[in-house]
Amino acid sequence: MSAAQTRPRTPAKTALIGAGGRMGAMLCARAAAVGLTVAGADQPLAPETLAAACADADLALICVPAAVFEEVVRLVEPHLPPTAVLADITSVKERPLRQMEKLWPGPVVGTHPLFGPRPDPEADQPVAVVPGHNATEGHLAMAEGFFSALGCRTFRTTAEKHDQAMARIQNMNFITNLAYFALLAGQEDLLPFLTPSFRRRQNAARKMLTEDARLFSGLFEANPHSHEAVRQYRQMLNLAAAGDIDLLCRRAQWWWEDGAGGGS
Ligand SMILES: O=C(O)C(=O)C[C@]1(C(=O)O)C=C[C@@H](O)C=C1
Repeated sequence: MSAAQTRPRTPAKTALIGAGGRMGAMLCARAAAVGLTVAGADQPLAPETLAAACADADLALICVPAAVFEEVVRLVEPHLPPTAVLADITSVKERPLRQMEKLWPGPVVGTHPLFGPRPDPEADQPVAVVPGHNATEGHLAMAEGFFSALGCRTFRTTAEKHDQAMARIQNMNFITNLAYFALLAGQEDLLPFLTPSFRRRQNAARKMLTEDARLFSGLFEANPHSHEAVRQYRQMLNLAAAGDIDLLCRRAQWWWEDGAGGGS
């Protein structure tokens, strides 16, 4: 936390929309477990349901997929008290922030918990926090307070920096696995040759390319920086094709140097 940042402030009441979804249910349960007042709402988002959830809320957290995000904000917004902070947890930040700012004249804050619905309770649980329009220090501190109360670590960034980072961390992680396993798919002649290191990579990629493939494809499409990240990766492949493997190895070592990439 920088000197200019206010201490996290716990919201008096949080309306959590999408409480039946995997992330929404996890956040609701954890918030209730630490004594926060949370009113969850899920489909069908009838006016009465939303009115009850949003009454007196000082924070509304939208936890719904990007595909229905704008439609849900339209339904929620008329029920919010005028001073409520409207926030989201979407894995991209530029587009949802624009959508919230278009529909809600009050304070807007974007967040992205950088973990899934079943995080290791012992692990660091970082949450990116992005100031949107009309968000004062106090409003940001409230969104941060929600996540701090759950034991998460918050840090601030901008929507553009966030999406540029996620294009490389999340989307390229997916795309490089996808391209590699798509390339080798159906080549039965390879099966007798599989090695332990190949199997380690195959195991590491399994969840991402099977049960989570639609999630990651959606994140790739929703991020305006995905294609640029693919072009940068292609430059690395060009170096490999030209035989500059030592150069690539030296660069890659950064991740395992002391005090650098934080890898183990
Ligand atoms: O927990 C998982 O398995 C996840 O895939 C979570 C994961 C990721 O690791 O990329 C996926 C989407 C969210 O934006 C944040 C984290």
